[in-house]
Amino acid sequence: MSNALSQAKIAFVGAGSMAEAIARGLIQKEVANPQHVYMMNRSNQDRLAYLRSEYGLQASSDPATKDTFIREADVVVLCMKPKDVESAFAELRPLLNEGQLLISVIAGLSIEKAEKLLQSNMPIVRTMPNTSSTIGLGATGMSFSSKVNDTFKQLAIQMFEAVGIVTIVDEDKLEVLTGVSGSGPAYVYYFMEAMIKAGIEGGLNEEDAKQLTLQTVLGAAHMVKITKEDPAELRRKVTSPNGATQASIEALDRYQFSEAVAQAVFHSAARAKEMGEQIASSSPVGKSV
Ligand SMILES: NC(=O)C1=CN([C@@H]2O[C@H](COP(=O)(O)OP(=O)(O)OC[C@H]3O[C@@H](n4cnc5c(N)ncnc54)[C@H](O)[C@@H]3O)[C@@H](O)[C@H]2O)C=CC1
Ligand SMILES: O=C(O)[C@@H]1CCC=N1
Repeated sequence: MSNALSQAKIAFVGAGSMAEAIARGLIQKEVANPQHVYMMNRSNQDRLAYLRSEYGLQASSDPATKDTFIREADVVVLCMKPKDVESAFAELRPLLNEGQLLISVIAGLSIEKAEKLLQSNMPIVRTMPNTSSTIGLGATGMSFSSKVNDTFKQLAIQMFEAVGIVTIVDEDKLEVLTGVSGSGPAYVYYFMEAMIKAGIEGGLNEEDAKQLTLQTVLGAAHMVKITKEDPAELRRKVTSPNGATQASIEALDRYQFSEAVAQAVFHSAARAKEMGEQIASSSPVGKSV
């Protein structure tokens, strides 16, 4: 560990699945020093005890300790649900300063609204990661406020590259990116659920149906990555003229498979935008985090 990130104090506000996924990657890849990783939540002590023992990080829900974590941090990562943003931001506002970097993973929350809620021009990085960050195979979209300097940009990129790939986009693309890669793992799991169910209905035992589905999805994803061929071309190679796959693709087309996936992406994007808009831009006064 010899870079800026290893020296940085990183405070995660919210100790749920996204916070754990990112912290785990940073610590396991030795990109961050666990002693400098602080995690806090509202009240779940069992969760904090697990995080402390699993990763050797510091975790607390005690108000005074949380205030200290936030004030001392170089990087503050916002990992609460959109519904908790207004109260959390009211609590955070007096504790933050413009020398810190703020990173948000909150779906739909625009940089402009975050600045209004915090009444601050501190540097803000808006991100949209996904849960595959847990195993280092995440895909994170990222946009920067005008106040983010090159050092902070590199710091944020390095943080999320520790848990997968990073794609920098204009902020107005982050909602559709949410539809593709933020929610995307759920579509793949849903597809797998359906394939396993159909295999069982057709007579396979459950274990075989699961293993065959898993290896098929894994193999197909690796084929795209390793051969660098277009998915459409790889699909054509599976599809013998008038063969079994042609019959199945025609069935998918009859059930409007492509349209269904497109609608999934667009509905996720629309809901992310709506959740962001539902966060009021003036912050109530709250209790300590
Ligand atoms: N789960 C996912 O696949 C993804 C989630 N996100 C975003 O990540 C954020 C968090 O999602 P999850 O980790 O799934 O949620 P979660 O429900 O697992 O965790 C939320 C955490 O926030 C804490 N919290 C709430 N208010 C707080 C406050 N005022 N102070 C301190 N802690 C507070 C809760 O105690 C909890 O630990 C959301 O905004 C979501 O939009 C982004 C990309 C993917
Ligand atoms: O469902 C959600 O709202 C979050 C954003 C993308 C994945 N999970």
